[in-house]
Amino acid sequence: MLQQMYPSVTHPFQFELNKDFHFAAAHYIPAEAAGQCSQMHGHTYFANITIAGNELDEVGFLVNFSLIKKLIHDRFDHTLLNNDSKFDQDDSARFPTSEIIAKTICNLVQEHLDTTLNRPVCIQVFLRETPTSYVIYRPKAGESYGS
Ligand SMILES: Nc1nc2c(c(=O)[nH]1)N=C([C@H](O)[C@H](O)COP(=O)(O)OP(=O)(O)OP(=O)(O)O)CN2
Ligand SMILES: [Zn+2]
Repeated sequence: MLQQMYPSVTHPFQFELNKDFHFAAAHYIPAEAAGQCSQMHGHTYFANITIAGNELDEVGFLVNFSLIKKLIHDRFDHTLLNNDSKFDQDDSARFPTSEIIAKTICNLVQEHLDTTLNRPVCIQVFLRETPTSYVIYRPKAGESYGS
């Protein structure tokens, strides 16, 4: 399980790390236009997080693999995503769609990375919602790392 190749992202960094994990969560898209997805339903989301940087920390890590999983898994696993403060029923820019969940994951990871001394960056989040549907989120270069 969890072994597949992902679209790669071009970047200027010497080190790149990837972490795969999954989490089970329910959601609904609070808009009629979303059709069946406006009804509450669940997925086993599969995520691949890509982090890059030039500097390692005091133990030779870009960042601990397990910490990346913990940050996201502990927050979202076995939850109703609509209840999380990162999402909002009344603002379509914050509905828990695959696109917005991927962006949210990237932002949460980056918030943590910004607290570290070696300051790596999250450059890609691959998020699979169903066996046939996935999204990729990449922050604009200028947003988290040099353009
Ligand atoms: N651009 C997006 N489109 C859809 C999203 C989304 O987040 N972004 N979400 C949904 C639903 O939540 C649904 O869970 C996934 O839909 P879909 O891929 O259509 O699911 P199926 O398993 O039914 O796909 P099939 O390939 O037809 O079996 C919908 N759209
Ligand atoms: Zn769904």
